[in-house]
Amino acid sequence: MATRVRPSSKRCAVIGGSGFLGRHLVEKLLDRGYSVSVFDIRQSYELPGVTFYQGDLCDKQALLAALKDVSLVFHCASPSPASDDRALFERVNIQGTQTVIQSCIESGVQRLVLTSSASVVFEGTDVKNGREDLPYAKKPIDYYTKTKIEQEKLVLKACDKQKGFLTVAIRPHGIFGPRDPQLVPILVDTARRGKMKFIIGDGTNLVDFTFVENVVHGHILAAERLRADSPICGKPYHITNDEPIRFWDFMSQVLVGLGYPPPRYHLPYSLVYGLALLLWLLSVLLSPLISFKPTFTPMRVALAGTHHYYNCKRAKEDLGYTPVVSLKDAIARTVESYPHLRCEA
Ligand SMILES: NC(=O)C1=CN([C@@H]2O[C@H](COP(=O)(O)OP(=O)(O)OC[C@H]3O[C@@H](n4cnc5c(N)ncnc54)[C@H](O)[C@@H]3O)[C@@H](O)[C@H]2O)C=CC1
Ligand SMILES: CC(C)=CCC[C@@H](C)[C@H]1CC[C@H]2C3=C(CC[C@]12C)[C@@]1(C)CCC(=O)C[C@@H]1CC3
Repeated sequence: MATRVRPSSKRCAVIGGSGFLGRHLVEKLLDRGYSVSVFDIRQSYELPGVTFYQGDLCDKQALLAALKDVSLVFHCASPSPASDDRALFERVNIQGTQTVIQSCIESGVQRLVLTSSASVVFEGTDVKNGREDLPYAKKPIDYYTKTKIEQEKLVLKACDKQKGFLTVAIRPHGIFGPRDPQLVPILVDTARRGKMKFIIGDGTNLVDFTFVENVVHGHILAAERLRADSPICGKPYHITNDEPIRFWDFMSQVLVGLGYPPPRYHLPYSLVYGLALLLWLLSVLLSPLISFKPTFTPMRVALAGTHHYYNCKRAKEDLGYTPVVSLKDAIARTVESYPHLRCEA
């Protein structure tokens, strides 16, 4: 009878490893002595010690090739929320995640760590100090969130101690840091177009922004603690900087750090939300004739004008998590990393 060789526990794969979070995760895993395979639809860099597999995670055969002899998988691939493409979210985040799970099981992978999102409980209204036991959003605010909910449910349900397949989900919130293609670039683009003059609401809403290295730290702790006898199997964990900050203070600190003026004038929340809803409706109705993507989507306005911060006590207790970089240092390092986005005037 052929004996199955147990893959080394230091051999892992990062699905979505070409992305913002994925690449930071790959770099830290290499530092910690892991050998890493990256599976992604695109290859965005080269690094010694990393083997790239280019393919779509919905393609099982392509995935099986990348997961050979791998014992630990991180799944942090997703279409960008900005793509706003319902069919794509459903195909990649739901069907694709099912394919990831099946491929892991067939390949003998023992541990799967999913990058979920704290937004799975966010419905566009205040979440203050939210814990993991909050129910999933019944009316998710967009298709990205709707499919992130289904994705998390699939991964957590697949956890099976008997079969030796263990899963856990990390729920970060508002990831930022060097090389982020979203937060700082969107902010600067909005400022350069002269649209960063207004604060939506009274400006006191608290939000979690999480430095990418803290998110990576949470993922690695979860992977290394994921054993059949640990309490973390099949559970979600909030990972934040544990320093909620006023949304508009955070935006202002980044803007000022890059040489742009901070927003000053207030607009009522309900007015801006209503306008964003109208714009979104127009963009849907007119989509057969013209294609335009509004900057002010209802989701973005809700993110900018409500409280949404999360409690990460469970991660502290079960994973031994504490943030490794403070918010102050994280903002300074982020600002420094975007010299090309500084205000030239
Ligand atoms: N950026 C943020 O603030 C937050 C992100 N997340 C989650 O973190 C994860 C990583 O996000 P980011 O690094 O910000 O995004 P990203 O867009 O930089 O990285 C995602 C990667 O997935 C890859 N990908 C997309 N579709 C694929 C497919 N069909 N097959 C193979 N690869 C595919 C992309 O090519 C990309 O490299 C995502 O799951 C996202 O939902 C959760 C909370 C907050
Ligand atoms: C905390 C969290 C989940 C952050 C996610 C990142 C993005 C959703 C934000 C990054 C830049 C933000 C931004 C706005 C909304 C939320 C972001 C896209 C605005 C469009 C909100 C309305 C404005 O006045 C302009 C803002 C530009 C930056």
